[in-house]
Amino acid sequence: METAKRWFGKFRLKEKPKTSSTKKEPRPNGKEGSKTPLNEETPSNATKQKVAAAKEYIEKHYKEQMKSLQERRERRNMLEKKLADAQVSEEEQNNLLKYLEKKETEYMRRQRHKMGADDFEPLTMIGKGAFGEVRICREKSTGHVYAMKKLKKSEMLRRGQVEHVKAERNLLAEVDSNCIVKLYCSFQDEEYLYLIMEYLPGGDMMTLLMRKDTLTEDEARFYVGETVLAIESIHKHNYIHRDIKPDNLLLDRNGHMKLSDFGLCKPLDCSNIQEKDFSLGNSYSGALQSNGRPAAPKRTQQEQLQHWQRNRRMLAYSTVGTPDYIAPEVLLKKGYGMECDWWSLGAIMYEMLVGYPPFYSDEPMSTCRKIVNWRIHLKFPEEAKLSLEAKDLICKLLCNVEQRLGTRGADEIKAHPWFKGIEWNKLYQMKAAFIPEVNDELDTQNFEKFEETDNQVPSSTKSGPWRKMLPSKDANFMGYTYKNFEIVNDHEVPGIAELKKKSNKPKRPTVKSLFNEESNSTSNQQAQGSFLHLLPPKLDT
Ligand SMILES: Nc1ncnc2c1ncn2[C@@H]1O[C@H](COP(=O)(O)OP(=O)(O)OP(=O)(O)O)[C@@H](O)[C@H]1O
Repeated sequence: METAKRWFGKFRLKEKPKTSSTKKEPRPNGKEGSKTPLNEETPSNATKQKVAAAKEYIEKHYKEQMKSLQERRERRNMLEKKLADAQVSEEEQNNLLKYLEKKETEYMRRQRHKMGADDFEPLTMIGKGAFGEVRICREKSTGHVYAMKKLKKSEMLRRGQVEHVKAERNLLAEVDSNCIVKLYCSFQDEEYLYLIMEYLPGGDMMTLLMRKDTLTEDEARFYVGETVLAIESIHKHNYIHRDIKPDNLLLDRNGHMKLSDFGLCKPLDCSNIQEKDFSLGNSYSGALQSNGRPAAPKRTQQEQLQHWQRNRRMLAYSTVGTPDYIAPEVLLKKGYGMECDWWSLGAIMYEMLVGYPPFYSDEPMSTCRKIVNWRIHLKFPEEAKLSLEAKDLICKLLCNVEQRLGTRGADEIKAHPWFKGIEWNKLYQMKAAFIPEVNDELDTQNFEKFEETDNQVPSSTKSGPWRKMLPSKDANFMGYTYKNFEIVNDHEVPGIAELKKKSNKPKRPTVKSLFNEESNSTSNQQAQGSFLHLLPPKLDT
C-alpha cells in the first residue's frame, strides 16, 4: 500500500484552492443547490489523462509483479522436474536449487537497480536507423558486451511511432525464441529509449547479400527456412512484423539467423495514390510512367543488380526506408494480417536467388506502384536460373492474400516441395550456410563502418548518480523498463564458484539427454562438464 501511495504521488492531481465559489450556496428560491456548475465538478482533460496514466502504471506494475512471481515459480518447478528425471544425487540437487535461489536473489537485486546509459560504455557504432543508432557496448559492472539500440523519444513522438516502439519492447520481452534477438533490458532517460540486446556479430543479411550477389538454392533454403521459423514464432504470439527485410535478419557468431527490429516499420505513405494509379503502365519496360517521366531503360540482370547495390545502403538509411519487401495490402492501407510477413519472405527469397528484389525501381514510389501492380511486374530475368520449385514458391508467396501460402499457417510453407528433405526441428543445430569470421567479442568486421560525429557520442551530462533524480519517464513511454533473468551471469552470483566446483563432477550419460533441446551448440558447450546446464535457460514466458 505504501508503494501504491508513492506511485499515486507521481501522478498527484493538483488540488484546487478552496474558494467561496466552490461552496454550495443557497439557491435564490431558497432550496440548497444540489448541483454545482459543470466546470467545477468535471475534471479537466489533463487531470483525466494523468489519472488514466496512473491507472495504467499501477495496473501494469502489479501485473508485472505477478508475472515475475509466476516466472520464479516456473523456474523452480522446471528445475525440480529436470532434477527428478535426471537421477542426480541429493547433494547435487541441493546445490543446484541453492544456485537457482542465489541467482534469483541477484536478479531481484538487479531489478531494484535503476539502469541507465551510464551503466554501459558505448563502443563501435554498428547500425543507424531513422530513429537512432545501434552500437556495441560493455556493461561496466560485469564487462559483458551487448548491442545497445538508442531511440530518440522526440523523433518517435513526431512520427507517431510510440505504439510501435512499445510493441517492439513488448515482443522482445515476451517472445523467447532462438530465432528472435534476445532482449536483456530496456530503460529510458529524458531524451532516449534504450534496448540492451544480445550482440549478433555475424552482421545482417543485407550486408551478406551485398557481398555475395546471389546465393545458391541450398544456401538460400537455409536462410529462408530459418526466416520461416522466426516469422512463425512471432505469429504464434500474435505479432505481425510488417517490415521484414534483409537488414532486420541478423546473424549470430555461428551464422544462424535471428529476426530483429520489431515495430519500427516505416511504410511509405501511399495513401495519396489511388489504386487506379497503380494500374497505369509505369514499368521500366513500359513507355511512360504515370507521372509523365520517361520510364527507366530495361536493364540486364547484371545491370539491375549493380544499380540495386549502388542504391541499397542509401535506401536503408533513408528516413523512409526501402519499400521493396512490403506487402501490397500494407502499402494500400487496406487492412492486413499476418500474411503480409509471408509476402516479405517471398521478396527476400527472390532477392537471394536473383540478386535484387522483385519490384526494385530507381524511385521508391515507383517500387510501390509495382508492388501493388505485382501481377504484371513479377518477372524472373532469363539469366537467373531458378528451379521450378523455387519459382513456384516465390509465386505462391508474392500473390493475393487469399491465395498466399502461409495464410493458413507456416506449415503450408514448410510443406512446399522446395523445402523437401529439410529437418525443421534441427535447422538451428545445423552448420550454417556461411560461418562469419569473428575474431573476438568486440569484432565488428561484419558491419559497415559508421563515421562518428560529436553529437553521436552519448553525452555524459545526463550520467552520474544525479540521473536518478531526472524526470526520465513520461506518460508516453510508461512501462518501457524491463529486465531479463538472463542478464544475471554466473560469476555475479555470490558463492557460485563454490557451488560450481561441487557440481563440476563428470557428466553422467543420463544427464546428456537433459540439455535444453532448443539451446544452440555454444550454450551446450558452456554447460559441458557440470550439472549447471540443468538450470532453466530462459527467464520469461
Ligand atoms: N542485436 C544486434 N546485434 C548486432 N547488430 C545489430 C543488432 N541490432 C541491430 N543491429 C544492426 O543495426 C542495424 C539497425 O538496427 P535496427 O534495424 O534494429 O535499427 P532501426 O533504427 O530500427 O533501423 P530501421 O531504420 O531499419 O528501422 C541492423 O541492420 C544491424 O546491422
